[in-house]
Amino acid sequence: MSQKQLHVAAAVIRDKSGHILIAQRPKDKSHAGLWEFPGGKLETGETAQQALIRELREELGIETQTSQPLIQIRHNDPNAAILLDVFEVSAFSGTPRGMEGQALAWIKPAQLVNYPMPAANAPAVRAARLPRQYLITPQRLEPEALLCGIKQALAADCRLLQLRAPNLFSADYRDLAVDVLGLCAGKAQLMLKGPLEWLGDFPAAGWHLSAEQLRKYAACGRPFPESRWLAASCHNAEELKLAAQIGADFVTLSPIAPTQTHPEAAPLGLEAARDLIAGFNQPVFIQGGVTPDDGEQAAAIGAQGVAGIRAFWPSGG
Ligand SMILES: Nc1nc2c([nH]c(=O)n2[C@H]2C[C@H](O)[C@@H](COP(=O)(O)OP(=O)(O)OP(=O)(O)O)O2)c(=O)[nH]1
Ligand SMILES: [Mg+2]
Repeated sequence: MSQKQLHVAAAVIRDKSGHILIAQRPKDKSHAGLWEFPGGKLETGETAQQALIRELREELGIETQTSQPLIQIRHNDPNAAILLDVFEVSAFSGTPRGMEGQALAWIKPAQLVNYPMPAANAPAVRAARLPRQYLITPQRLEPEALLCGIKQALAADCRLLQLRAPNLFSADYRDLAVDVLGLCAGKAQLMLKGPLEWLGDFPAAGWHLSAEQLRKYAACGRPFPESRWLAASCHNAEELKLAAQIGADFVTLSPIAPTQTHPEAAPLGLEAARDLIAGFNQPVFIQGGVTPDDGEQAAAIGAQGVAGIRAFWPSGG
């Protein structure tokens, strides 16, 4: 028997305080008792977005007003090959109710990991917990200027930050990392970049692997548990494959367009980026020649959002 192909639309619905709505799958359905993002299978002739609107009306009694693509996940279940098409719903009318008797819960994004979900959902949970922008610190700034810019960025609601300072000596970078971790506490997730030997010294930080580190360590698998964020810099299909192998939670994909800092690197362009993202199951930030204004375009090609240095830095880097 050939395997069933299921295309499913599901919603990460956020309220004004940033809580996310999840539902418990009823007893009579597959994956009974597990929690899910509300949604369901596309009907013949429907687009994913049309199915989303219909499902949220049927299952929750709400009218969707604003939805944006968040992530597409391809997952092979024992019974079906699923394409889970996840959207973010930030505006709706009505009050969600369990129209099919299902239990509902509004939870903080960080609590998502405490609710058992179908295996296909893991990348969607990561996507729901991540913001749409990833700020990377500019090169050649002294620690004082970096701290000043980081404070401004945090005040402007930066929630994901990579401390990249290749100009600093190791000891200076490590001192700075301690200070930046203090600034970020309770506000933003800090990603550090450096030798894996330092991992144990910064347990509160995530780690961003260079493509070179990815090549070196991919075969060893994930260097630390799921409780810490692991990211990697990717530039092509081969590196994305290594990122999947090492178990990266998210990646940057670059360069999308020509940049001032790397004029020699051949840009991917949006079309090629779209194809690469379609073949990768975790959140992708597009980087290189993109600006904070390109968020919608990023979502349209399946990316989580945009990452960058100069165009994202408060004082222009
Ligand atoms: N809605 C939803 N479905 C998910 C998620 N994760 C996941 O693996 N799935 C799978 C479970 C099911 O195989 C399929 C969705 O099926 P469904 O039972 O919700 O479909 P439906 O709402 O159209 O319900 P029905 O009319 O078939 O009863 O996708 C998720 O987060 N949300
Ligand atoms: Mg459903």
